Amino acid sequence: MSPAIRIAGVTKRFRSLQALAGVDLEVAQGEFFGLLGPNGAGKTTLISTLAGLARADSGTLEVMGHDVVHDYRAARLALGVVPQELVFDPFFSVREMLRIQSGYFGIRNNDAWIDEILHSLDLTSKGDVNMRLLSGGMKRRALVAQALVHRPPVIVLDEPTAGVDVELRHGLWQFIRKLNRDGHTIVLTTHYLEEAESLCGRIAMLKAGRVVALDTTANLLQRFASHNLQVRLAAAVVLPEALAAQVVKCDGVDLELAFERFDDVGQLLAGLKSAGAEIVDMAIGKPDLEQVFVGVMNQN
Ligand SMILES: Nc1ncnc2c1ncn2[C@@H]1O[C@H](COP(=O)(O)OP(=O)(O)OP(=O)(O)O)[C@@H](O)[C@H]1O
Repeated sequence: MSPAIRIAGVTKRFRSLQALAGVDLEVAQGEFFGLLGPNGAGKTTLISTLAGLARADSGTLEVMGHDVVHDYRAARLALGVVPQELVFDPFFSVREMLRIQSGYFGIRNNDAWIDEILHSLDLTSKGDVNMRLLSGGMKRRALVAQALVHRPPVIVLDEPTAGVDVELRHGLWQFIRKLNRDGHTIVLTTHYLEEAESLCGRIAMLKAGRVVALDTTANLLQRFASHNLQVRLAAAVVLPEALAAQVVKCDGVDLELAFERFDDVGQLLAGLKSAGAEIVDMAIGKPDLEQVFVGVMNQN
């Protein structure tokens, strides 16, 4: 079985800026994959080369085994892209826009599927409304619908929840989870790391056009993140060296100390007490993807 996406040795330069500096990546069919990275890391550029909107300077990209340059039509048919920018033609209604998009892919009489997508995205009542009259979140959903008109096996979502309210975001994720359960491969870029953590089985982190981390979400959390004890002290104190080494964050009277096993918490508390610290508030933080992200980015 060919991978859903295969990217090998891809580079892309914009004048003096090396946007992609040799990216190798494979996403298996059926995965829910996260592509993370700070602003300007190259995520959108990579997606554009995959969708054939931009040409890589070197390297190869395939969607479902189809080369995006030599077998463009088949590769494009296998891919649905939800773009980051809310780009749409302001003259058409949602349904017209979806019919036109179907036509681009040579699909006629697509209304039954269009109705189904509109229903799933809670857009049925907006089908005949002009695109420019939709709210931002509705436009975003209409663009998700647009990416799905040709029933692509691989769906790439470039920051689909930017500017989307909480309720809508949850609805959107439910829908995308269902698509994944139904067998679609999902690639997601997002700056909401808790979103990536709960949705993605595997994650690649991109920095300055390179993949700097690639693993299952569980492994990344285990490798790079630790639990931490968060305490608020009545007053700042000087900690002994051994304890100070475990401090990962210090903001006046608010401290965060990393630990590996829950058994170690007793020792931390005893250490704080003997340093004369009076604890007024306390919580235990679980390892999260934000910690991993910051760790990976600082390491590279
Ligand atoms: N058409 C272009 N011309 C010149 N430079 C570009 C072009 N497109 C992207 N870049 C540059 O390439 C780099 C990668 O941009 P890209 O949009 O791929 O990053 P990103 O990871 O998607 O960032 P964000 O999280 O902000 O969306 C950036 O420095 C960007 O300014």
